[in-house]
Amino acid sequence: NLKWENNVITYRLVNYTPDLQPAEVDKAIASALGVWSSASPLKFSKIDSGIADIMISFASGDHQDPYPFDGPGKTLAHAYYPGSGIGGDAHFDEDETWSISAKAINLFLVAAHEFGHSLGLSHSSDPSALMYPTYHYADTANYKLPEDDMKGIQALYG
Ligand SMILES: CC(C)C[C@H](C(=O)NO)C(=O)N[C@@H](CC(N)=O)C(=O)NCc1cccc(N)c1
Ligand SMILES: [Zn+2]
Repeated sequence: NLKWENNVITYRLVNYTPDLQPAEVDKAIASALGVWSSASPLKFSKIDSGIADIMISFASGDHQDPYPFDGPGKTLAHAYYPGSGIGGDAHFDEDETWSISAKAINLFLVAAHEFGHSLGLSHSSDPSALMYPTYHYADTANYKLPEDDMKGIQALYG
């Protein structure tokens, strides 16, 4: 199965959404990665230049990969399973309004979902799972990774 072979994974914010302050984006992304590192032996290390395992960017419509975004709603973001090159990368649809609250689309929750894919998890059929295909707002203050997702990440990285 597709997984990262070493436990330290680098990430880089290639650009930022104008919907939030850069510090708010950094924090939401770091927290979303923290959801997974707290449930696995994985560690995430931020780099600010060069090529990271997980390259994070905001883009709208066609953005130089085979999966153009679709305007507001529907697809909110997508991410690639572990691997070289585009593997692990996460793209967020700039045509969404990104928030760090319950308004519009919560960046932390979507990022946490996307990073599940970046680590090798596919969608879950459990409606309470973070990896369930459709977005549903959940309290982000002290977010707890649902059981199904815990099992998933443990099965991969144990
Ligand atoms: C076929 C895929 C490219 C769909 C895409 C996705 O699953 N990305 O990971 C996506 O953006 N799905 C939407 C579906 C939707 N509009 O409800 C989504 O919100 N996925 C992210 C998400 C965020 C937080 C929680 C959950 N469960 C799902
Ligand atoms: Zn997904």
